[in-house]
Amino acid sequence: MASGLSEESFHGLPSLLLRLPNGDHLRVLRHGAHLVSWVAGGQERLYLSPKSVLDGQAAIRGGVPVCFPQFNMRGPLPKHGFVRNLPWAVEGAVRTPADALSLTLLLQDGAATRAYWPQAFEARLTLLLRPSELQLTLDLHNTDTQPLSFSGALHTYFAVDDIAQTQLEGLGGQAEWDSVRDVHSQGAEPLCFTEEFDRVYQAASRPLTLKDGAARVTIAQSASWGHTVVWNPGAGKAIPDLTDDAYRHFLCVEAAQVLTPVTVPPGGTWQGWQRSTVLAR
Ligand SMILES: O=P(O)(O)OC[C@H]1O[C@H](O)[C@H](O)[C@@H](O)[C@@H]1O
Repeated sequence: MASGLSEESFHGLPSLLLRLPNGDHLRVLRHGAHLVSWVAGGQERLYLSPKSVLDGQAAIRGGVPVCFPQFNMRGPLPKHGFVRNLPWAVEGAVRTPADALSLTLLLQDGAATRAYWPQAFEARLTLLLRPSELQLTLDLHNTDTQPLSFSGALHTYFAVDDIAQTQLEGLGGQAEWDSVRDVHSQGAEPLCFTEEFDRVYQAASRPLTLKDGAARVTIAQSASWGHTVVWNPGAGKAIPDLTDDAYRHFLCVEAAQVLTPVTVPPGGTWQGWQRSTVLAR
């Protein structure tokens, strides 16, 4: 095992830890290839609900769910697809130059995936940890003789101190679909969060900036994702695995493909990433 990588149980679930010499670290579960923690600069950057069900079956609330091959309820599959609920294999870890560590998890089609979806495929999630930076890359390989069509997301729950003081910059002027009101419009600059917020944006070509009080995180995504989803449930929305005031402490900013599917030809590949960088104060 590469130095900086260790295995540990997390609430009874197998997890892997990557740790850099500067103390930055992450923890990913084999269940769903679900990233549940990213600590940079001594601070947890992801929100994980203390009410999350960690039984190795249910979807986990917080961290980074991998939504594939369906976003939300936009198709016949379970909400956000099924890969977030299946065990992934560990394919390998490497220490790359420049003091970075990377780890790849793999999910191949089999009886568990065919229970939902007939498609043959390989999905890989690579977590690349650098000082102050995390990149998640989803690689798909269509190993089938049929085209593979999907929607999905890297559904990142960024931890924030106070959603009322949080702003997201960089989606101003982008085509916006407000799915709460079913209204099409253009993104404001900056986005602010005072009530339930669930909107799909045409992806911007430049990184976004998440402002949480004095803290700044830039969020970039590959051009292969067509959309960015921004979600916060707001006050008063009962979600069983969130406490009543949990909405104050996260903002989901998701590299996503929502309004139109991506189609990968037989034998073809697709790659999409999201990169988050903590800026020095
Ligand atoms: O509760 P989940 O299945 O994890 O979905 C959580 C949320 O994901 C996305 O952000 C969607 O835009 C929301 O409409 C949805 O509520």
